[in-house]
Amino acid sequence: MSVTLSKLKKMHQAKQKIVCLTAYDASFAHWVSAAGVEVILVGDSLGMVVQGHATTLPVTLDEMVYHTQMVQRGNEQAWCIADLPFMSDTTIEQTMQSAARLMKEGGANMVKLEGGVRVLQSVSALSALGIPVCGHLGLLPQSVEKYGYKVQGKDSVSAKQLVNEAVALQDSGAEMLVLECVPAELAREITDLLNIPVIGIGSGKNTSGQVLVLNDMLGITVGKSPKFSKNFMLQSTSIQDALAHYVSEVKAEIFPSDTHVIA
Ligand SMILES: Nc1nc(=O)c2c([nH]1)NC[C@@H]1CN(c3ccc(C(=O)N[C@@H](CCC(=O)O)C(=O)O)cc3)CN21
Ligand SMILES: CC(C)C(=O)C(=O)O
Ligand SMILES: [Mg+2]
Repeated sequence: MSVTLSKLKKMHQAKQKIVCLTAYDASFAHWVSAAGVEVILVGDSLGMVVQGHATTLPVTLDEMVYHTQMVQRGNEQAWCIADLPFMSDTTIEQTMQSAARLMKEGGANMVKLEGGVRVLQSVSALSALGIPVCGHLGLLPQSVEKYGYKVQGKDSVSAKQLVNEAVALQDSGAEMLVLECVPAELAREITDLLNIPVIGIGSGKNTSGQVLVLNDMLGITVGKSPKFSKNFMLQSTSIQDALAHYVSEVKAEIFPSDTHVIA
């Protein structure tokens, strides 16, 4: 039985933790799915951890389609989200065409796009077509050249703005939301306010679920992994064992602990 949007919404309502991981190819998608991970994200982070770029900006829509295809050949049960890459979502029309390719050619179940106010009309248009949309607020890696990698929503003005954007995304038809590097208390407030699942990364333990970059949790990221991540291989005897530990620690609210945050 494959994971559905209605199952994920029920888990959010029942406060059962949703486990999410990135994957970029068929073999890893197979083992991530076999571990019982509910959501696989084909993240544009592949530009950094697979392609070796310094940021996610060079990733193309063709490359996202290709990786989504590979992931969906290996994925047996997880809900699959594919990222719209940088500059593939600049107008409503372009966003529709890009999302169509990720769904039709890639076989994604849902598309994710970064931003708040900027993307509201596109979210409405996709939603009206029956395309499930995941929002992404907080640290926006596609805007790194402008803002850097920093915690967002630290002062009361930017916190209020984040809450407003989260509600606006939901009202525009978003069915899920990723919160990246947002203070834990703000992430809790947004999660409690929304009736769609909120998946956190570097945002504390009080979201509906957690996501990590697969390479970080397997300890194979070259150079520094973000401070909010955790290498599950250190307590494991195989990749499959590390995936099982990640699933059980998210479910039991052991991961993330208070140390898994960036300053
Ligand atoms: N390997 C990897 N893991 C990720 O979680 C990830 C990616 N890549 N690529 C896409 C985005 C970018 N993300 C990032 C990338 C870097 C930091 C980072 O460098 N954090 C520093 C503090 C930043 C600073 O102060 O300059 C840290 O201490 O963790 C955070 C999130 C999250 N995503
Ligand atoms: C870090 C997650 C949320 C992401 O967008 C990615 O992997 O590209
Ligand atoms: Mg991404």
